[in-house]
Amino acid sequence: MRFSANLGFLWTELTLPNAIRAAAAAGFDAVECHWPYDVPADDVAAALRETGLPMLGLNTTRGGPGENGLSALPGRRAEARAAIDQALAYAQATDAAAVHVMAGFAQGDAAHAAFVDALRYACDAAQGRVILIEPLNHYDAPGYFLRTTAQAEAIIAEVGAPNLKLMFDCYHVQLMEGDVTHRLVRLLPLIGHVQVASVPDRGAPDHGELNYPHVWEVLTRLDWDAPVGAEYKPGEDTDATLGWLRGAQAR
Ligand SMILES: O=C(O)C(=O)[C@@H](O)CO
Ligand SMILES: [Mg+2]
Repeated sequence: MRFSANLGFLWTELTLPNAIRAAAAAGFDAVECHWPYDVPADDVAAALRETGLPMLGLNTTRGGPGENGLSALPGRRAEARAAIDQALAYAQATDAAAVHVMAGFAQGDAAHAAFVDALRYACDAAQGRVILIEPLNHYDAPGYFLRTTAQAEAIIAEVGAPNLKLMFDCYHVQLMEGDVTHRLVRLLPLIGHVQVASVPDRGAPDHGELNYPHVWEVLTRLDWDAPVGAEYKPGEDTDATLGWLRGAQAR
């Protein structure tokens, strides 16, 4: 098993370049982030070169206060496209493999149409990069447009672009739908990235209602060899939470 440190949550007390260095020192195989836009892409690219870690992905901007993405918001097409352009430019500068296009808080047919339109735009503009969509759970993100893997599956089919993939975050899937490993198996051809955290507290993947050693076993059986995103909230000392990583890497 290989793992990617999600620097939106891990080592947040460090600057992003130093968090990349900390992830390398801790033995991660890759990094990913949330919203890196305040940090010059050149500084991030330099830390990636220095450590040899690839950047797997980043998110489109959340938008204004209280927003969580723009792409499914009716009437916000120009801003949604600008957010996609911004993310793709940052991805290009840091050679990030994927961009997660965030839908936002919206419901209904107009939101669905806006999201499909934005995703078609993103997939066309991506120039070989993967575009990800991620269902978020309704405890952390009440009112978020994309809530289930079934909804994501239908949208991926409707958009019909080969570079549109599902971000399968086991934490969100367990909270919304359960049956995580059956879904991993069935959805495998659609999955572009896997993320993990304990459920329900979103801590390290070593406790709670999901048995991650079993998830590692299933992913190994599925020949999943891309780094799995460690997207959990470690509290104050990320390094003190990494016992699970040693165990999983030893598999
Ligand atoms: O919350 C998550 O899960 C994520 O992957 C974020 O990037 C989006 O909110
Ligand atoms: Mg996630």
